[in-house]
Amino acid sequence: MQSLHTQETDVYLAEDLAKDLAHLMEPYQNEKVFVVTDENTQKLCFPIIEKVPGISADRCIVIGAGDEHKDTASLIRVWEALVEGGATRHSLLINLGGGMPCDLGGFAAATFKRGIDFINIPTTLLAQVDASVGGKTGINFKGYKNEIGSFMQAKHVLVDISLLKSLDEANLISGFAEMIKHAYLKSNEFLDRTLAFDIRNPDWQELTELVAASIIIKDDVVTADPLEKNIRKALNLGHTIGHAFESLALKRHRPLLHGYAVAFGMVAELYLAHAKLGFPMDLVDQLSLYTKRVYGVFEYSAADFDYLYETMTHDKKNQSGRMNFTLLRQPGDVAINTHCEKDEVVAALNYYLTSNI
Ligand SMILES: NC(=O)c1ccc[n+]([C@@H]2O[C@H](COP(=O)([O-])OP(=O)(O)OC[C@H]3O[C@@H](n4cnc5c(N)ncnc54)[C@H](O)[C@@H]3O)[C@@H](O)[C@H]2O)c1
Ligand SMILES: O=C(O)C(=O)C[C@@H](O)[C@H](O)[C@H](O)COP(=O)(O)O
Ligand SMILES: [Zn+2]
Repeated sequence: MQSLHTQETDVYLAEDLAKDLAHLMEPYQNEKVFVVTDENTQKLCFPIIEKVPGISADRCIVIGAGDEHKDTASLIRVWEALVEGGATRHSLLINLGGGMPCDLGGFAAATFKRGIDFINIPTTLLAQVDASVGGKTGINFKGYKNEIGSFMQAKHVLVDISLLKSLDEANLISGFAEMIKHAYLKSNEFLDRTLAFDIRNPDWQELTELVAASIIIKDDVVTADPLEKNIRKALNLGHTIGHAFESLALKRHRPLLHGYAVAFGMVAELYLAHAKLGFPMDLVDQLSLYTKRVYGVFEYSAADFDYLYETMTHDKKNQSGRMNFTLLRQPGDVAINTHCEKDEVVAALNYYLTSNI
């Protein structure tokens, strides 16, 4: 396996997943090891690691697939399996799945006996470049995204690009949105390279290089501010509005993939960046056209504005009653804690609507 020499989170690119995992599990050879999967990754991914010494199907905890299962019921299921399986503070939990099992399993590990070690083996593009790195764990609650959770770094993250070969196109495209987000934080040059990449017909060697670069961009930010007191808010670009879109979709019982919500949210928030900070309007329109082509359109109306805005008031970046956005002056020049009033947010929601007619 190849270390990415990340700092806050220890991330490796796997060369032989089972062999590399066995190496990372050596310190736990006398301890019980549990695996969290969802229904799909149990079938598709668990067989790859099942024969690793210390892994047992009896200690594979399966939760429902999809964000609607990132909830207290799934969390209790994991806690109960750890208790009934005789887990101790020295046990190991392995999260084998996308961002949802990584977030939920990570939170279960962070809270069981006040914290046990966990290893993330991300199986979606979104989890490989974002969710498995940085230590944000948690669940959705009362319709709000990641309302309950904690910061706890995975002991290790093992990224195996070949796991993406079974991922459907929609989820590959979803994960690419977080890579686009990281590119906006990096530079014009890296943004141009990322937007030029054809995620619907990927060159796997280049995708591997872009994944590694994306992970390092995120880890650099997390290393500077692990608990999101300031600059880590940069990683939340597109998420104030994106999470509101995600909550609206969940409320409609038509869940929106996280990356799609972030892509749509970035269009609206780059409009805010233009209005507030002079971010170039031609770059706003560029992303609007790109997302329409690759992600489609998120449908809502002015009748949804109050619900969307109320959801945004729960965003964790807000402080002292002020709604704080992460915006950009230019690609690579981030402006965190930019306060926006309701009428400015409504103008951004209107821009998204009218730009997609
Ligand atoms: N903690 C963080 O820093 C962070 C960052 C970004 C997103 N997130 C969270 O991550 C979640 C989204 O993650 P996601 O997009 O990976 O969703 P997900 O974990 O729900 O996976 C998406 C779908 O792909 C399936 N799947 C997973 N791996 C597969 C594979 N290898 N082959 C075939 N199918 C596979 C899953 O079963 C699921 O149906 C959201 O809850 C979001 O809030 C967290
Ligand atoms: O790691 C971070 O910090 C992020 O903001 C990464 C986001 O892509 C991710 O969706 C995160 O879960 C959002 O965090 P939240 O604090 O807005 O719930
Ligand atoms: Zn995200």
